[in-house]
Amino acid sequence: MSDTKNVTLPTIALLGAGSMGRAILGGLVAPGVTVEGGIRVTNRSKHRAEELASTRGVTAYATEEKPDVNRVAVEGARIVLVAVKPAMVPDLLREIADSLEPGTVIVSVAAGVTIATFESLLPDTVSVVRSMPNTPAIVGKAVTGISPGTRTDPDDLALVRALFETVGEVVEVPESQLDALSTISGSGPAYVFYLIEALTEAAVGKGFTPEQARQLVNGTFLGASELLVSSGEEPAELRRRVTSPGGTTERAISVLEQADLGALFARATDAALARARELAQS
Ligand SMILES: NC(=O)C1=CN([C@@H]2O[C@H](COP(=O)(O)OP(=O)(O)OC[C@H]3O[C@@H](n4cnc5c(N)ncnc54)[C@H](OP(=O)(O)O)[C@@H]3O)[C@@H](O)[C@H]2O)C=CC1
Ligand SMILES: O=C(O)[C@@H]1CCC=N1
Repeated sequence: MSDTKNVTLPTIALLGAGSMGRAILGGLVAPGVTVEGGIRVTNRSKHRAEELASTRGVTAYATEEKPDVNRVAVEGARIVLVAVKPAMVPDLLREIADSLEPGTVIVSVAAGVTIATFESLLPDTVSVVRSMPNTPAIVGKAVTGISPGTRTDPDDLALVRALFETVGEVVEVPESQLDALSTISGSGPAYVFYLIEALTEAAVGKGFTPEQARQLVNGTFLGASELLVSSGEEPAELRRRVTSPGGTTERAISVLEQADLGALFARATDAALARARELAQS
């Protein structure tokens, strides 16, 4: 997990234990992190709730077993982490609004749902922080964007920063930039995995076994990432050092340049941004 340790956080309710909720939970139950008053987790399915209670040592509730568990979970919690699908957020907020203690910090990870939507559905005694983590949280390597709401004081924001630092790095941006951040680092792991899939397919197409292809491609991505971070060099310079003049890499890169990978990423991230704006309207 992340190197940031010896953190003490107040009581947390995590509503929604899917991919993202569980990734964050991993940081909260890691050694060195103390959650005073404990962690309450809610999920729809009973099966998942039982699994979390036994493997993560949290108090877990299932809505399919008892419909009012979100209200039960938020009572007395200082931090409420909302990690359900964006479309479910308004109903969930209406459900918990009357059970929140004054001073609670509501932390949203929901893509596209604005702070204004949260604040309009919640009492003005609570503060809202919007965030955008990513799934490398599972290995303590997340990059999480956070944005304060209109009622967020510096202590609230510091608390949310400490929470997300249990799973990686934190970047503070104004909310106006959070959807754009989401198209880069929120969705980014999917782009990287897609590139890995494509290069692995090319390797298999050249006669390597799937196992050999995995070793070649995964090792190359990991090695290149570590080289980038540890050298402190620009990626363009590191690329230049691989690309011998008149050599083989130069030919490959020229094919990628003809396809205009940069323009393709600009279009892909524009499409993600448009979708975030649709989610904000729905
Ligand atoms: N996945 C990612 O990389 C990222 C996701 N996000 C955001 O995280 C949020 C969750 O996404 P993700 O984890 O991918 O989605 P998932 O579908 O994996 O998780 C949603 C979870 O919410 C549970 N749930 C459904 N209804 C309720 C309810 N009434 N009360 C409590 N829990 C409920 C679901 O339970 P069950 O499975 O039993 O139906 C499920 O475990 C979204 O808002 C998304 O925008 C943000 C950043 C990155
Ligand atoms: O795809 C999504 O909507 C979420 C937000 C960023 C990553 N996953």
